[in-house]
Amino acid sequence: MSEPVLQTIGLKRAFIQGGATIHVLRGIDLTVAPGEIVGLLGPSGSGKSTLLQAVGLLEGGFEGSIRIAGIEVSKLESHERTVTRRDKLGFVYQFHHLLPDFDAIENVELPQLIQNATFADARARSEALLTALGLGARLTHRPSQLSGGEQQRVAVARALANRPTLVLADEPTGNLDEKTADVVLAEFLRLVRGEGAAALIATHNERLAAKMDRVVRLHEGLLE
Ligand SMILES: Nc1ncnc2c1ncn2[C@@H]1O[C@H](COP(=O)(O)OP(=O)(O)OP(=O)(O)O)[C@@H](O)[C@H]1O
Repeated sequence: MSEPVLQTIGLKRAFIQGGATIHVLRGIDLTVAPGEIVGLLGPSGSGKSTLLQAVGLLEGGFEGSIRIAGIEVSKLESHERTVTRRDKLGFVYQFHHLLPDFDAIENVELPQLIQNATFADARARSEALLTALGLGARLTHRPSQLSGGEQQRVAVARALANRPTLVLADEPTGNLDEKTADVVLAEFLRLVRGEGAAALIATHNERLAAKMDRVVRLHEGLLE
């Protein structure tokens, strides 16, 4: 069997608030296989974002083991953690977080240029990704000149720009109306599958989760 792209063992995270300790993650064992798309379901406040932040190497303070593409993350120095995040992971959030002064294609090029791609390669890949998402005629639009659905498509293209092994998405269509959410999610999943990436996608929407390969549910700090 090929190595999982993500494996957590006994992952725990607690927050201290007002003198009380809130145990948000109480021992998460989660494995995602290469190319697998996993829906992370759970009601508001169940810890979906907390789990994605830990796995995305964005937050410390957790206990337990996280392996990304076989690399034990807790043993990494801060710089190696940054490199792992940059090379292996892609992120999509509920709000697009695109750079407002850059147009669509530049927003997708930037992570590639940071990773030392040539300008020509970054441009070609960005154009291909945006075109695959139906934005071939929107390449030089700035985020403010795009609809909400188009902005999220650019964010999806940016997340895939550096060919991540694993895409982490936190309510990626949570800010869109139902119809647009369905279309953007379908395109997102098609692109992730086409690229052969795996994905862990948090949502509280059962209907959207049903489109994924597998669903795991967060309940009282554990996966059901
Ligand atoms: N930095 C923090 N300090 C204290 N408590 C926190 C912190 N971050 C998260 N929490 C608490 O952890 C719990 C889980 O939050 P989290 O944002 O992970 O849930 P979620 O499932 O993603 O919710 P939503 O669907 O509403 O985004 C909540 O009770 C929240 O108040």
